[in-house]
Amino acid sequence: MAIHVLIEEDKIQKKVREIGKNITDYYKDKTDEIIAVCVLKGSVNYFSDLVKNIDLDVIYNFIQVSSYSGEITTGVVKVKSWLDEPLENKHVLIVEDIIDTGNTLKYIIKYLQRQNPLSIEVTSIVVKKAHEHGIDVKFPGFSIEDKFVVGYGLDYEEKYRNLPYIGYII
Ligand SMILES: O=P(O)(O)OC[C@H]1O[C@H](OP(=O)(O)OP(=O)(O)O)[C@H](O)[C@@H]1O
Ligand SMILES: Nc1nc2[nH]cnc2c(=O)[nH]1
Repeated sequence: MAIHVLIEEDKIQKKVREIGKNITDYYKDKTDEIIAVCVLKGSVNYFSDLVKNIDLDVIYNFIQVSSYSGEITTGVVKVKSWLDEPLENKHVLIVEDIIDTGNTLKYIIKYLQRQNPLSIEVTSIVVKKAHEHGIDVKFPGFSIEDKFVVGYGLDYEEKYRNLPYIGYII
């Protein structure tokens, strides 16, 4: 299978540096520590690049949820693992690789809110334009058309996550 490159590696890295700076500027008057929640598996590449560009104390937390089978959402968010520490009185940043229908994030936000964090914000390196999900993505990366993309953490049947760029299968 061939991959058409949609967003090159250097563009991604430049964007990640910009987002890291925006995140630092946004929080620096509010707190010197944030809890960054990496949504596995897809966000692992973005998460590990992003945290290096945030000039605050970043406490790592990981959750694993999934809802896709191939290119199709099942509509059911399965939780494979969840947080290992309380969020009460913490500023929480959810780090996603992609927002498509918004189902995954809505689910995560609903359950994180129950732990009474001081705030919850969202960053995602890719946001699809197609859906009116109504989620406020405070730190967005690239806005893309409604195509199924792979690379930079994003998979098709568990493959292509390790590509350094984002593209689609042709
Ligand atoms: O906005 P949505 O339509 O809910 O889609 C977005 C979600 O889909 C992908 O996860 P997936 O279920 O494929 O699991 P993975 O991260 O392990 O690949 C991606 O990582 C997001 O979490
Ligand atoms: N790999 C991948 N996962 C997704 N989950 C929701 N949308 C997408 C997409 O376009 N690509």
